[in-house]
Amino acid sequence: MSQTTRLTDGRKSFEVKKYTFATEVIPRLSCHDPECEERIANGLPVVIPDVNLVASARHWNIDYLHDNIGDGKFMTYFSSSKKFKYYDDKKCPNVKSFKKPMEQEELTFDDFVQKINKGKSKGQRCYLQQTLNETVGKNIVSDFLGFNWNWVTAQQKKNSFGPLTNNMLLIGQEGNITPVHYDEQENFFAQVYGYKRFILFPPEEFPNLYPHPTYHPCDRQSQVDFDNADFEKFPKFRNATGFETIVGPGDVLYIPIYWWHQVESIPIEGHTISVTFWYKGRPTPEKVTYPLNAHQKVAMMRNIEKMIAQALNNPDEVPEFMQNMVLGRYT
Ligand SMILES: CCC[C@@H](CC(=O)O)C(=O)C(=O)O
Ligand SMILES: [Zn+2]
Repeated sequence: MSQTTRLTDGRKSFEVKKYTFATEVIPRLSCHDPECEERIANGLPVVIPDVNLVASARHWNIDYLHDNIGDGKFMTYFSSSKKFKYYDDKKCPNVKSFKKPMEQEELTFDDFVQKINKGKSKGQRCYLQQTLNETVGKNIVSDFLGFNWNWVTAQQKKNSFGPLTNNMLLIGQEGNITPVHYDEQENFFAQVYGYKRFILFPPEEFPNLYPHPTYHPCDRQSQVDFDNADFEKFPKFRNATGFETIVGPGDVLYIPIYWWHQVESIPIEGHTISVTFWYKGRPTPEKVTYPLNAHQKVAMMRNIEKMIAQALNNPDEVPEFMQNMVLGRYT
C-alpha cells in the first residue's frame, strides 16, 4: 500500500500520495508582498492567494460553462489510466515503436459533459484542454474581460516576459494526473474550481528526470514514472528533490519557464477547472553572463539534440551517434 502524506492549500489539508523524493513547500505570498514580486523576478515559483486573477470566473462550474461556453469544439484527451502524458502528434513518425499514451478528440462541450458522465461507468477518464477562443458565448467573454489583466500584464512588463500566447481552459476529472514535464513558456496558473496538487522541480534537476529526446513525441516529458520508477534505467532519479503545494479556487501559481511540474487533480470536488496564462520567455540577453544558468543549459542541450537529429536526417541514428560521442569519453 503506498504511503500518504498531508499537504495544505493554506485553508484545508489533504491526504496525498507520498513519492520516493523529498519536497519542500512552495511559499504562499500575498501579491502585495515584495518577496512575491522578487520570486517572480528571480524565476522562482510562488503561490499567490489574493491576486483575484480569475475572480470574475469564480462562478464557473460545468453547468454554467455548458450553458454559456458556446458551440465551439474543445480538444479532449481520453486515458484508460489516471495519467494524461502529453505527446506531439507531428513527432510520432520519428519513433516507429511509439504507442500513444492517450487518445484525443475535438468535442462540443455538450459531448464532453456526456463523455464525463459515461466515462465514469466505462473506466475511461477524460481531460478537456482547449485554448479559449472567439467561439465562446458573450457571458464567458465578459467573465474573461473581467480577469485581473492589470496585474498580470504588469507582471509581464516588469519581468520582460514575451507576448501572451494563450489562455487554456482545463477541465479534468478528480484523480487525473498530468505527469512531470517542463514547458518552454512562463505560466501564471489560475485555479478556478476544485483543488490541484503541484510537484515542481527546478531546471537544475534535468539530469535526475531524464526527459525523452527532443525528436520524440513526448519531448519535454520525463521518462520516469513516479508511481513505478525504474531506478536501474534512471539511477539519478534517486537524487531528485522538489517543491510542492496544493492550489484551490482563487489561487494563482507562478510556474517559471523550464521548471518541471506534475499536476494531480485532488479527488474531492468531482472535477477541477483551471485557466493558464502562458507567456513567451524573456528575450535572450544581449550580453551573456557566465556561468550560464540551468535553463540556458537546457535550451542549449535542446538545440544540440535538434541539430544532430536534423544533420543525421534520421532519428534512428541519434542514440548511437550520441553514445559514440559521450560513452567512455565524457563519463
Ligand atoms: C495542458 C496543461 C496542463 C497543465 C497541468 C494540469 O493542470 O493538469 C500544465 O502542465 C500547465 O499548465 O503547464
Ligand atoms: Zn505544463
